[in-house]
Amino acid sequence: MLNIQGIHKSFGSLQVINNLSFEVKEGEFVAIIGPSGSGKSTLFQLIGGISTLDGGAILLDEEDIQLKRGTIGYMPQQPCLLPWRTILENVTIVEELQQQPHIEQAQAWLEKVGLAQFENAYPNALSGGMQQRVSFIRAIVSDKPILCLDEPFSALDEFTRLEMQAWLLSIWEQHRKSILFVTHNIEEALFLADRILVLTKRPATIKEEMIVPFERPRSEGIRHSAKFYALKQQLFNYLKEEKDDAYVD
Ligand SMILES: Nc1ncnc2c1ncn2[C@@H]1O[C@H](COP(=O)(O)OP(=O)(O)OP(=O)(O)O)[C@@H](O)[C@H]1O
Repeated sequence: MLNIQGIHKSFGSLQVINNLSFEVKEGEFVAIIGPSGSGKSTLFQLIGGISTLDGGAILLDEEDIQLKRGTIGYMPQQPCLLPWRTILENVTIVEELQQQPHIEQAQAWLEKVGLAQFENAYPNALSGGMQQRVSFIRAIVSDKPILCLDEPFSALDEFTRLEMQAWLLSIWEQHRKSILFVTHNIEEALFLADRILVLTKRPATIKEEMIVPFERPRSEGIRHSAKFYALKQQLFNYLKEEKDDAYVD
């Protein structure tokens, strides 16, 4: 479905991505982890068509989507809800920009995730976790073939973060949209993903790929299993090898 083929990106003399290739299959949940500054957000900007490639190609269903906007659903680190629009109006904004808002579908989603009574409220009436749910629903309702989630839970407190991970899984396991998920949190990647890609330090390329062996639907219990601890340690060691002493710019 999403096929990243040998892409390169530099900002002036700073080489950020070097010959990076991977794919995300239909219905797959892929997490990306890597050192700070290794180019994860840059990668999303390239996939989202708001930054130009220096080389390589990005294909979605075999179509080149370089510099093509609006082909992916995107959920940023902050919910980015417009404070002057109601929750329902925030959820439908992407489709509204494309002149085809599906109000009933948006309402059905808000109902499904227990936010129906807030559809006419404004974002400031909602907690951080609730705002992130709205942000995710907005990405789903935009009805794109793949969702790119850029550290969506990193600004939340630990308890809410764990709650949101379980919530995201319960929604995703029903619908299985392809997801590409960037996180700094090893445990989060292990709990959520089918496959984890570990990036090298900058310039980023794939250092390791881990197939996550836990069956679905996943329960909280796997976090306490010996296997989970062992894989967590393995990922930690990969990241440690890439630790930042190479960034001397
Ligand atoms: N528009 C830009 N112009 C110049 N340099 C940039 C630009 N965008 C990003 N960079 C640089 O590219 C490198 C990678 O940045 P990016 O934000 O993609 O990393 P990241 O892996 O997402 O970092 P973090 O994990 O800390 O969020 C950084 O050194 C950053 O300063």
